[in-house]
Amino acid sequence: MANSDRPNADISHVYRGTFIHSTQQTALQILEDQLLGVDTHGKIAFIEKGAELNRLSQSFGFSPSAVTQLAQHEFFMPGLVDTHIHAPQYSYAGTALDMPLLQWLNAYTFPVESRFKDLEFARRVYTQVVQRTLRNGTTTACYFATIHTDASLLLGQIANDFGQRALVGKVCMDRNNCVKHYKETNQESQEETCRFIAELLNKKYPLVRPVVTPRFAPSCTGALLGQLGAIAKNNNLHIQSHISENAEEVKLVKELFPESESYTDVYHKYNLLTDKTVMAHGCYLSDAELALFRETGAALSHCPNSNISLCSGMLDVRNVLKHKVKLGLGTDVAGGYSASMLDAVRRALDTSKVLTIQDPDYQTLTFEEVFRLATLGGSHALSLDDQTGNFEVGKDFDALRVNVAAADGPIDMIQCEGPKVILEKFLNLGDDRNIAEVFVAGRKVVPFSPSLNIASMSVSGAGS
Ligand SMILES: O=c1[nH]c(=O)c2nc[nH]c2[nH]1
Ligand SMILES: [Zn+2]
Repeated sequence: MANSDRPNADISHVYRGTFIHSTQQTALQILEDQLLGVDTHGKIAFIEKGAELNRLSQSFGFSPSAVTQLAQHEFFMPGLVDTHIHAPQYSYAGTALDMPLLQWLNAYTFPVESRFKDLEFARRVYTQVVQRTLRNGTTTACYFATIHTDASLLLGQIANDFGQRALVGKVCMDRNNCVKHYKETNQESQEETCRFIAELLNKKYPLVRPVVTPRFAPSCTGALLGQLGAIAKNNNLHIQSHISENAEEVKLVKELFPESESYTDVYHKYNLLTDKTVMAHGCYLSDAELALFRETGAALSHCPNSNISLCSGMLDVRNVLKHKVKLGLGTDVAGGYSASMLDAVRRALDTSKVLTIQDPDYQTLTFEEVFRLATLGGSHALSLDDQTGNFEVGKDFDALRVNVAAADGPIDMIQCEGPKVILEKFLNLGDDRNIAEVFVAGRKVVPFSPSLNIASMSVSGAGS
């Protein structure tokens, strides 16, 4: 190796076995008998054929005997990226799925979210949601919190403590006619957003960032949307919100913002569509609106469990991809009842099949395409694809060590299968019992470190 190719960091771990990931060119790349080295900064230093062991060990200075060999039914895949999840709503996940969106928000969501003023309640729920999502392989999560700044900061702290990569948003809403005590004044929303951003950035958590979070157009005045657009721009921050989820909501936005050409135009007008924006849902976007997403670089988060559970609609993913709009998957807990991204993968495939039932010419998504949406697609949608999403040299090692044949797991391996079949079985049948280890930026975050003192964190709120 030439001097200029020499690594500039020491190797901390080397793994040998099957690696499965996506690239821009191919939805599924299966790399068998590979060596992947992780440096002391948690970055991928090399990924090369196993036959190169001697050369790699010499040039990177590690001992071949220190290589961790995966077992026959094991493989590594990139960590799952949840591009849209409401952390406080985890407290009622799996219930309250009997109403459409606007009624559901008033009956269940706003009353529950208003309880997050209570920091002990927030600590309990936020610890549980971070633990649950990590165990299910979510290495990156884009979270909505609530309007409460201190509880939102606590969510950032808990994600950092457990080692999850996270975008965290303090929710902004200065309009709420139904649950009157769950809203802010315009001034509070602006000031508290600025405090949230400043305090979270000041913590210097390596993997946790603030995201500007207008709840959705019906919860915000035009004045607030404009102020949030300016705050995001001045601080070069991510933005998240909801768009075109349900027909009644789209109609309401037309009434509230009569001067705008479309729902997308409302956000565009207030500078909320940027290449660091992710909008959940988009079931009813027109082609012209998708073109505006493409032009601005804004992304969509497809949340199929939520779309079905709240009877909202079905996203035509094929059309979104045709418009070259960045797209990831989201659980949208608790409109979506499952916090697992494996469920999001299955529901995305189901939804695509329903569209094919309705129109046999519709080109159903393949499991390979949905695998890409759940990993590289999500990282791209969150503009984090320079850091995570696949196993490219220089990216952080965010990975799941999957064992399809885990003892007492949900999958019976009847015969010896190749890696593509093993991946398909895991995506369709697997759960957290198959996820032996989870890594974020090279750090093993599952199983949880005993130093996290988890029992006391979730019961009485220790572990500041
Ligand atoms: O699925 C959703 N969950 C929410 O909490 C929400 N708020 C506005 N729009 C929303 N959609
Ligand atoms: Zn949502």
